[in-house]
Amino acid sequence: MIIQFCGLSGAGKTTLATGVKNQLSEKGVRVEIIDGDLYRSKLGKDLGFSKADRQENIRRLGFLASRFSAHGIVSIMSVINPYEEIRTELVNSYENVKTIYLDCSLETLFQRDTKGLYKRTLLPEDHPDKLKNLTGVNDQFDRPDCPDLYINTGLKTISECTDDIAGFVLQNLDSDFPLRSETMHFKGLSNE
Ligand SMILES: Nc1ncnc2c1ncn2[C@@H]1O[C@H](COP(=O)(O)OS(=O)(=O)O)[C@@H](OP(=O)(O)O)[C@H]1O
Ligand SMILES: Nc1ncnc2c1ncn2[C@@H]1O[C@H](COP(=O)(O)OP(=O)(O)O)[C@@H](O)[C@H]1O
Repeated sequence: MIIQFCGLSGAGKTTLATGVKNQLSEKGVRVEIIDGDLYRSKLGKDLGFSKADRQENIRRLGFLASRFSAHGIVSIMSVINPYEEIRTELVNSYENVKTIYLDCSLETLFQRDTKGLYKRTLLPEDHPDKLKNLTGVNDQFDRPDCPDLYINTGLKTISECTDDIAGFVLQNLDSDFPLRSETMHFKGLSNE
């Protein structure tokens, strides 16, 4: 299974991907988090934040996710993933791709601003640190029309969001999904 997150910077992608991975690992489900920040620094050093580069980034990470997924590893793409067109392309290219939209109001994101990116959009046009293409503020973000799961991280706690996503993954795993212990099978969890 491939979980493609989409959501603005600070919406909670890294936090929730990590929580979900921990929760699912306890149930024997193997998870790989394909985090935009990390994988860009390893596999996407040539890519910036133009539309073409963001599209290429998601295509590369989608392919990688499909390889993990083919080997029984739930791949969580923890990326902004701003374009409906590319999200749909992934859904049509690979098996069992689910889109999870992590929504959060800009007001809350400006308050969180853990990386200081949002305040840089408020600088004067000619300031050297001015950020002119932050997704959702002054760069394109297509809100998904009908995601498989919608979560508003400004209205729910981290724990509630983590439970919702982990529950969604478990519900959507194939009944013969391979668990880490060779003797365990997903069907075996159904009597919980
Ligand atoms: N202009 C601009 N817009 C958005 N994000 C920016 C930008 N510049 C740098 N960053 C940092 O890059 C991280 C997002 O990378 P992604 O690979 O997820 O982006 S994308 O899906 O290709 O659009 C993003 O990480 P998160 O904050 O975890 O979302 C930012 O730290
Ligand atoms: N419901 C929530 N879900 C996820 N993160 C939350 C939530 N509420 C508050 N936060 C906080 O918001 C921030 C999200 O940061 P991060 O996970 O790095 O986002 P992203 O990876 O989308 O940039 C963290 O400081 C986290 O503690």
